[in-house]
Amino acid sequence: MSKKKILTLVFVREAGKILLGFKKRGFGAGLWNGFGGKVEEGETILQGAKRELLEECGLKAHSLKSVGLINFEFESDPTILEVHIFQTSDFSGLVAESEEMRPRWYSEESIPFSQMWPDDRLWFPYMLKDRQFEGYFLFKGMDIILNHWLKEVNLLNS
Ligand SMILES: Nc1[nH]c(=O)nc2c1ncn2[C@H]1C[C@H](O)[C@@H](COP(=O)(O)OP(=O)(O)OP(=O)(O)O)O1
Repeated sequence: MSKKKILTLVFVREAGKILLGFKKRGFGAGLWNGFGGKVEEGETILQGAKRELLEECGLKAHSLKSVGLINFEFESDPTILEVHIFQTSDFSGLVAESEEMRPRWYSEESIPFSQMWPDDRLWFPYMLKDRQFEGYFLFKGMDIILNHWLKEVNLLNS
């Protein structure tokens, strides 16, 4: 039987730039990514997303927009990762490094895809154009995409 883990992923965007974090430990260590993690019991997905953003880079999001929903599966692992992706330009605070993440602003023209999860270069174009999407990726290890689909959709925004 497969089980699901609900995860969040948040991207902060401002004036043609996007804030990425270099993951220092845990799942996806050594890669640049958005901020996020597991949704805890008793919190909503949005609350989990805001909490992780604050914990990992010091910024407080006042609102978040849904951009994508991706299910990730790994060969020979029954757990499906359901990742809820958000973006925001509505935030306050100062960017700060955390134990888990080293944040850095990148121009949207120079996103370091070669040091990111390989699926990112396929769905970032939707997010950068403010389009919403849904997708599925089946991985072999952390480098090889065996199968995937992506489609533009309308997700509800809170
Ligand atoms: N293929 C993928 N592409 C991507 O862009 N982000 C992914 C991804 N697979 C997972 N993620 C994101 C979702 C989530 O924000 C993060 C993993 O969550 P966590 O940081 O909670 O993992 P950890 O195992 O480090 O958790 P803790 O042990 O609780 O620190 O990676």
